[in-house]
Amino acid sequence: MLVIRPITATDYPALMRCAEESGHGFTSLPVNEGMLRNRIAHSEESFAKEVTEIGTEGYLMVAEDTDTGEVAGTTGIEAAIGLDTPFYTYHLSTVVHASRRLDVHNVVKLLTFGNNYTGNSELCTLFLRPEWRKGLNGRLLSKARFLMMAEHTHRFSPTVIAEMRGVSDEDGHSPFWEWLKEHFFSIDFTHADYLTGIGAKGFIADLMPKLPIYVNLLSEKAQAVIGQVHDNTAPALRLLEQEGFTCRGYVNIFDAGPMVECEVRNIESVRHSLRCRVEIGEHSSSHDYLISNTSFENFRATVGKVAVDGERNIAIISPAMATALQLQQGDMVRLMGQ
Ligand SMILES: CC(C)(COP(=O)(O)OP(=O)(O)OC[C@H]1O[C@@H](n2cnc3c(N)ncnc32)[C@H](O)[C@@H]1OP(=O)(O)O)[C@@H](O)C(=O)NCCC(=O)NCCSC(=O)CCC(=O)O
Repeated sequence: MLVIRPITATDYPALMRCAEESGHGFTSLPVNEGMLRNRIAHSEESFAKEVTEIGTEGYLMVAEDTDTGEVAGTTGIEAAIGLDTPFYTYHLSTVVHASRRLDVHNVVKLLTFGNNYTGNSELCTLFLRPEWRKGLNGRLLSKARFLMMAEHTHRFSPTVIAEMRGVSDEDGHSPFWEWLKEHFFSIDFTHADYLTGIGAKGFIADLMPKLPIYVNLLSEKAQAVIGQVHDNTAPALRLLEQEGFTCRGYVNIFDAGPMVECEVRNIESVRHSLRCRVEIGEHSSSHDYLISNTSFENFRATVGKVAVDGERNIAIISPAMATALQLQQGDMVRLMGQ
């Protein structure tokens, strides 16, 4: 059974493996021991912390195969972005340059630099190792976070965003970055992405074009990838779109990948999740549910067969699932039909 749980220090080798496998452009998993160890330690502190005001907490989780102990992937949430280091975006907007006298009407797009997502929560670091990309595993990894947010609302901002990986090739060349690099920087995309991942973002403020950019002045290749995702990230975007996330014109400043957002209360899995009391026993239900316990520090989530009696608010789960989710008879769970 694949179970989502908070990351611990002993997961460092597995996290490094995910970082190595995730490849170029996966900013939040740089191949850097110090950075990954810090991220684990920060997550452990965040899970243990009593929160009265949302701050810089970062919650990182892993999916563990309970049969083998193998880590299949990672999934995370930042409680509030842009508080310690600025969180930059470009916003794609429309302006019209028109002259009735000359009968000219040009609709042009503009990219405007800003920090509009400051303070929002962010979904991040969604990575499932390729051999695990089957069945409901990807869904579990992405959506378990919504059960957590539904249950522990005070730890998250009312709006949550996700920064989707944009287009880059196997060698890490991003058409959008190539244009920026030519005109404003002289370092490679992979290096810039790495510096961002390790928090060394000062160069952005120093070098990034801050005045609005007319999109029609960019190279055609750069224009073509604005708001587009990397092929490997299409499933991640699809999972969020199913939950009601949309792009409102914000894109990543390096690879122009789309940012998507949703109010937490409007996320499908938040709106439709049920809270039930647990009965442990055998059952013959063939319905799959995404299900979590209601603990924060010892958060556990999985996907599997559950028998739900909606009228009595009872969820019957197998003893194996109860063990995996650290549940006793009579405990509460949160669950969502799949
Ligand atoms: C994202 C995951 C974890 C998803 O796992 P799986 O690939 O097993 O997912 P899946 O269940 O097969 O697919 C999920 C949904 O996407 C659909 N789908 C599959 N391939 C698609 C494609 N090419 N275009 C559009 N939709 C596609 C499936 O039909 C399914 O929708 P139906 O249910 O309708 O059938 C994985 O692909 C992965 O690790 N990708 C590489 C890492 C990555 O790029 N991560 C995102 C980085 S961006 C980030 O981390 C922020 C976002 C976030 O944290 O959520």
